[in-house]
Amino acid sequence: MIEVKDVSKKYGPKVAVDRVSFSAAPGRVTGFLGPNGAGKSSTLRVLLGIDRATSGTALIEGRPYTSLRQPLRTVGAMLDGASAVPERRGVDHLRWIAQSNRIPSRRISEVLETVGLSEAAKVRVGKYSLGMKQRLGLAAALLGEPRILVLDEPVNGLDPEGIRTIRTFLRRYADQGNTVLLSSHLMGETAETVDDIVIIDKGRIIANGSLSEITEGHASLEDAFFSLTGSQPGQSW
Ligand SMILES: Nc1ncnc2c1ncn2[C@@H]1O[C@H](COP(=O)(O)OP(=O)(O)OP(=O)(O)O)[C@@H](O)[C@H]1O
Repeated sequence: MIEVKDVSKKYGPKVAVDRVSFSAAPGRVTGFLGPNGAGKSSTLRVLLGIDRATSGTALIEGRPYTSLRQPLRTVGAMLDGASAVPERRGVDHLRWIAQSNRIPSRRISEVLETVGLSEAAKVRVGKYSLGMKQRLGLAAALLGEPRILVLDEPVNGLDPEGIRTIRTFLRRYADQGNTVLLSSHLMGETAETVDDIVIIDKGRIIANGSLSEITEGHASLEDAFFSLTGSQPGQSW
């Protein structure tokens, strides 16, 4: 369970996140949607203890990230793709994370298999395609067998097959009772993946509910968004 309560984040005078509250429940894929610059990454960075909130609390299984006893076994996160050193081989990137978090090394081959990178395990990350880097990021997030996944733009830059692989994986992961929170600015894609939706615009939550609640009375999620924000297609997406 993820609970974000009244979180605000300011960068100097700039209010990036303004009293944001929402939750993401077990067994469901929750989409955190908004245009570029809406405040998605800032919110996720607070949730994952990378940045401190100006006010409010963000809890994972009832605790702030920084007080989780075994963070990687509780929540797997992917921000900015794999962010691995290009000279390092994929398998070594995962080994380094596993060792520094006391995760058994058998998990390395398991997660490589899960994301379809077994054969490319010994290739240097600098030679990976964007899709392979995204998969490596997902593999790293899965190492600790977490009950919660937080993914920032996981399908950004992927081809349709890559998108389908990730989508199918996340669906199955949630169906096993896990919590999945993913951010995206791609509405059409997200609508096909998620159960629940939280829409953020200019730092504020403007809609929060199940996919069917949000899209009711609209032709599509995209249509619902433009109607909620009063913006026009092509303005910011
Ligand atoms: N370190 C920072 N210093 C100053 N302003 C920042 C910083 N990080 C983000 N911002 C600003 O805060 C706002 C929210 O940015 P954020 O990256 O959270 O949005 P986002 O929804 O994740 O968008 P994107 O999809 O483009 O990453 C933007 O106006 C951005 O310019």
